[in-house]
Amino acid sequence: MRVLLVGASGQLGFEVKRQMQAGFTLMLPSSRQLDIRSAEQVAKALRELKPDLIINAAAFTAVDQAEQEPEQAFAVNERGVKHLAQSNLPIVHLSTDYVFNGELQRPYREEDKPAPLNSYGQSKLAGEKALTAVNPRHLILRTGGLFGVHGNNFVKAILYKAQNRQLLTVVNDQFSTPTPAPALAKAIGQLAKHYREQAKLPWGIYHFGGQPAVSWYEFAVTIAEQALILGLLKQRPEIIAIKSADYPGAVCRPRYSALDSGLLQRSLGLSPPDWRDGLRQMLAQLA
Ligand SMILES: NC(=O)C1=CN([C@@H]2O[C@H](COP(=O)(O)OP(=O)(O)OC[C@H]3O[C@@H](n4cnc5c(N)ncnc54)[C@H](OP(=O)(O)O)[C@@H]3O)[C@@H](O)[C@H]2O)C=CC1
Ligand SMILES: Cc1cn([C@H]2C[C@H](O)[C@@H](COP(=O)(O)OP(=O)(O)O[C@H]3O[C@@H](C)C(=O)[C@@H](O)[C@H]3O)O2)c(=O)[nH]c1=O
Repeated sequence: MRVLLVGASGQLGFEVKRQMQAGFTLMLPSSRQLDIRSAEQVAKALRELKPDLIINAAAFTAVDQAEQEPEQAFAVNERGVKHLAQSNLPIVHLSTDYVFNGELQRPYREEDKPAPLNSYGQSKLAGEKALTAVNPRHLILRTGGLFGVHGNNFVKAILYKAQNRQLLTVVNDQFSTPTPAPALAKAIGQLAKHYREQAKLPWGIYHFGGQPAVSWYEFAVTIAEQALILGLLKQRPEIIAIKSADYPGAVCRPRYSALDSGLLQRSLGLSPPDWRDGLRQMLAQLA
């Protein structure tokens, strides 16, 4: 089966590539070879590559920058997705917990109403709508707080600051379900395998977030503890809990964007990972 992976150089794309090396003919154009902002480039690439399935891991993911330059975020996250969707090829697409406003008191389910607080979340929701409006064969996976050895993420940012003995201040009034990128990539590989074997998938929107829900502050404390055990840190850093309002930048982020991953588990037997296992594995690779 021919699979076009868009965004292969990104944090998640890197892991998907690793997971799907066997059993698939993977096509991995760079963003220069295939810039999804261009309808012409997308149409030409799809004509030439003739994929059976598209996995779209490409996105504009810089949350603060998206607030300054929303047009750039929408060009990739909405119109880029629309260009891929117009092919009518089956597509596995990634979205985010930031489509929610975080006001619920329990983990978000697929049927909960999105109401994004920032431009990044708005552009990702617009992408979901563009895809669902034109292409019924879509499987959208919403995830949150991705982390892995490749690319930039919260775990690496905390580790870097702690290693350089910077004072760590971390918000304790925002909760999410941080997700190890290798576990998500494995689930995507299993979806592709399912499609290869059965020529169909239970199309729709699903959540996939690491368990349990945690505040960014508690997550940072756990990162530091594990890094100390593995020798990545020589001494315990001081980590100070702060309120979101005191975090520099002031882009609005959801207070509680934990994802309930039960539907994917019930529909396809894909269990959400425990982020603590993913964290240990990631730090062990860095040690
Ligand atoms: N990171 C996170 O915490 C979360 C991410 N997600 C979603 O998961 C998906 C993967 O995220 P992640 O791996 O972290 O993202 P990264 O920022 O690490 O990677 C983004 C990828 O998209 C590519 N890309 C950007 N613009 C274009 C374009 N115009 N045309 C083609 N490719 C482009 C980049 O290519 P290049 O390197 O060449 O620029 C890169 O390969 C995204 O949909 C994201 O919204 C959801 C929740 C949390
Ligand atoms: C690095 C750092 C972050 N923070 C805060 C900022 C933010 O509220 C929270 C998480 O930090 P991040 O920089 O990872 O934030 P952010 O880039 O908003 O993370 C998001 O990325 C996009 C792509 C998604 O789709 C989301 O699921 C989410 O993971 O922690 C601190 O308080 N102190 C710190 O030292």
